[in-house]
Amino acid sequence: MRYGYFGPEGTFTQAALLAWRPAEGAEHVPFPTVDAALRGVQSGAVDSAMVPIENSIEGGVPATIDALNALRLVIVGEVLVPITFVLVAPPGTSLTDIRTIGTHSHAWAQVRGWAAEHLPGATYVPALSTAAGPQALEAALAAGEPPPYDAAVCAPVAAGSLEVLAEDIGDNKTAVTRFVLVARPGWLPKPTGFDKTTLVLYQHSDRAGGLLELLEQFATRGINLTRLESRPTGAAMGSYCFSIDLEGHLRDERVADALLGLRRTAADVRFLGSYPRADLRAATVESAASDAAFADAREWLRSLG
Ligand SMILES: O=C(O)C(=O)C[C@]1(C(=O)O)C=C[C@@H](O)C=C1
Repeated sequence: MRYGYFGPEGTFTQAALLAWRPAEGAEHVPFPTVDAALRGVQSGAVDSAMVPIENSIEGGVPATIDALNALRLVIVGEVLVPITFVLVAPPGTSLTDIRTIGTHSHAWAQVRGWAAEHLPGATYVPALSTAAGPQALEAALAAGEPPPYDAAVCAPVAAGSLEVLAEDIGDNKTAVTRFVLVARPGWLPKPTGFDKTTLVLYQHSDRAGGLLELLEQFATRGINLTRLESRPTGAAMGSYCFSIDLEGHLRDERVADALLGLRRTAADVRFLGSYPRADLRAATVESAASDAAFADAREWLRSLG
């Protein structure tokens, strides 16, 4: 088994893959971007890949949400990782020396309050990932070249030979990122009772009540949504699709029935996987939306003649 991940070593995504506990002997393959990791899955270079999809502070990760849909891949599992950031710099640097800070855009969004308070003059320089930031600093030091920035923000494990100047600098100490393991279609994890399903819905046209009509398919079947985001389709200005996570599995009667309803009413329905949720929280299902209630209704209909 070959597992890809958004690397290099030391990213929060690698921490998520380790928390997933791949079987002994499995290969772990780092990719420099989310897109490259997902393309690696599509081409068969790896069997699956771990990528970030949602942060409790900064929200959805568009690179993942859009590429999953465009490449027609499926989510087969999820992992939650608490996020803690440190500020690192070449040994001997003091806070007053820092004018530029390199890190991933999602990480910067989570520490900018701290930076505004403690390093008001410093500006942000984008890096490919939180681990790429300190690695570029170390590489410049080793080569005797000017560093791309004065300091980096990363996970504590990514500090390497750099000095940790400040710990736990996240603006929100309870920040959590949700990561998903992604595979090619055809891999459907078994229902567990605590599952999630990810869909992308397209409307026929932009009109009053269009989104409401789609959402009614879930409401009338007692399905709770856990994430809803609109993303541009790219077709024209103002053209959006809806990326949705819901409680339940494709094999649950209420979810299957909602998909049938959506297939009739939406312009397109993309199924992006059913998978056990990381917090193991079971879906709340009213008795009228249970598998038994659907089976009973079908039996009753059949009995009518
Ligand atoms: O750069 C990393 O370490 C990542 O794994 C990416 C990522 C993200 O895209 O959200 C993951 C967790 C943190 O919220 C910041 C960055």
